[in-house]
Amino acid sequence: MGDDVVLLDFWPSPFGMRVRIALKEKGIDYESKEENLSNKSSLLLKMNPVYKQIPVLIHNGKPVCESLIIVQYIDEVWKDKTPLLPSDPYERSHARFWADYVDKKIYSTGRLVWATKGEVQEAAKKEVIDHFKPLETELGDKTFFGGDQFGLVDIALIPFYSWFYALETCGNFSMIHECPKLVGWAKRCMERESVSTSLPDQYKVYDFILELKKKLDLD
Ligand SMILES: N[C@@H](CCC(=O)N[C@@H](CSO)C(=O)NCC(=O)O)C(=O)O
Repeated sequence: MGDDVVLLDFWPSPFGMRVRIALKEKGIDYESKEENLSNKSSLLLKMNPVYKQIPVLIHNGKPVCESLIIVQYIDEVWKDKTPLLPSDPYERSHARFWADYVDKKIYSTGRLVWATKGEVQEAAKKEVIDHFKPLETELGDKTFFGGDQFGLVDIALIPFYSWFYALETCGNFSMIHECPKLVGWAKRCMERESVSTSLPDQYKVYDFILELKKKLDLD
C-alpha cells in the first residue's frame, strides 16, 4: 500500500509553500487540507498541539511540524528522487545555515513592512532590504543557492517571492533595484513546475494583505 500523505496548509503561507514545493520536487501524491486559521480544525490542534500552526505533514498518520524540518524529512524519506540537500556534511551545514537565516531574518521583518506605517514601516523597509542583501551576495552568479542544484535554501526563500509585490507596494521600494540577482534567481525558480504551481499570484497575496490590514485595523 502506498504512503498516505496529508498536508495541513493555508494558501498564502510561505511556510506551507515550502512543503508544497518539496513534495512536488519529489513527485509525491498528497492530499491538501486548507485550514481556516481563525477557526482551527481539531485535526490541526491534535497534530500540532505545541504550536497549533500550519504546515503540518501527516505521513501515514504521524505528524511532522515546522516547514524546514518537514522539507528535510521529505528528503530523507523519499531518497529515490533528486536530493534537496547536498550529500557532503559541510555543504549540508552551509545550506542549513542559510535556510535558518531566511527563517530568522525575512518573515518577521517583512511582516512589519506591511503591518505598520510611518517611521516604523520606514525602519522595517530598510531592515528587510538589509536582510535580503546578504542573500544577494551569497547567491552571487550561481544559478541556485547550492550551485546548479535547486535545493533547501531555494525552497526556504522562493515562497517569499510571492510576497515581493506586497512588500514593495506597502514599503515603497523596488526589489529589482535593491537585489537584482535575487529577482533573476526567483524567475529561474519560477520556471520549475514545483514552484510555479505552489506559489499564489502576487496580486492575490497583495489583496489578502489589504484584507488583513483592514481586519487588524492597520490601514
Ligand atoms: N516556523 C513555522 C512557522 C509557521 C507559521 O507561522 N504558520 C502560520 C501561517 S503562515 O504565517 C500559522 O499557522 N499561524 C497560525 C497561528 O500562529 O495561530 C514553520 O516554519 O512551519
